[in-house]
Amino acid sequence: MTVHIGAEKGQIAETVLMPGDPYRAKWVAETFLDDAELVHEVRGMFGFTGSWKGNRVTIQGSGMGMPSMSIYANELIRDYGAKTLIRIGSCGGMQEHVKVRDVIIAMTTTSTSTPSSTMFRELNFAPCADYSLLSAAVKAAKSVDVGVHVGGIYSSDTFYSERKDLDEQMQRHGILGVEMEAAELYTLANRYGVRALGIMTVSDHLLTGEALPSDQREKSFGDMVEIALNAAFA
Ligand SMILES: O=P(O)(O)O[C@H]1O[C@H](CO)[C@@H](O)[C@H]1O
Ligand SMILES: O=c1cc[nH]c(=O)[nH]1
Repeated sequence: MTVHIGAEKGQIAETVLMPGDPYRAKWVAETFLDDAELVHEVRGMFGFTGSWKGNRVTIQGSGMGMPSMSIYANELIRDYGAKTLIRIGSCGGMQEHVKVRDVIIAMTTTSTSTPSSTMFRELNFAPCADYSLLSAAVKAAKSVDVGVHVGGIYSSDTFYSERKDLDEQMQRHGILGVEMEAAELYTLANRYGVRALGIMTVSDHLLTGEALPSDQREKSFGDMVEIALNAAFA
């Protein structure tokens, strides 16, 4: 057990899917896993372990924002021995060709800061996805009937941004979508030599103002889950 994860060591699988929303974790576990078991619920940030096509997998909520993601990813990697961590999130679309409900597979992620920024000081570290997971996800996405985009995303510290100028710079530079956790997940995976990838469904759009309601963000993003599970065990 750790401070934030109440499971015993053997109850967490080496492969972990991480939605921000703990209720998306519950939906994914109940919808996609066989024999899903709630292995802890410290702070209501559910962790479920079960199997998918005979492969053991844990679904662990990360909470919102990089400080929260950092706590769960650190404990999963350093205390539970997680080797493959895939964020299954929602994000805001930032390009015209990226539509609501499309899926974004994040190759790299840009940020103004992560919990590791103070350590890097003047270094602009470039957090990048694990290539084996990235290429497996791109391949898996071909069997799913959804628009898929592969490229850079923006991991922001704010949901309600006061810096529209930054959003514009991201858009000018081809950034596909904005979310709030992947940069820290990639940075920790890069540091500890494990595999990480972020797969996000577009839940709203910065250019059009469209937005899906919370129940759909919780319970309807199955395409990205299919892609994530197939990539994890490719
Ligand atoms: O839907 P999740 O996975 O939480 O991801 C996105 O949604 C939250 C904001 O609503 C942030 O955590 C952001 O990254
Ligand atoms: O972090 C997020 C998630 C969804 N939509 C946004 O605009 N930002």
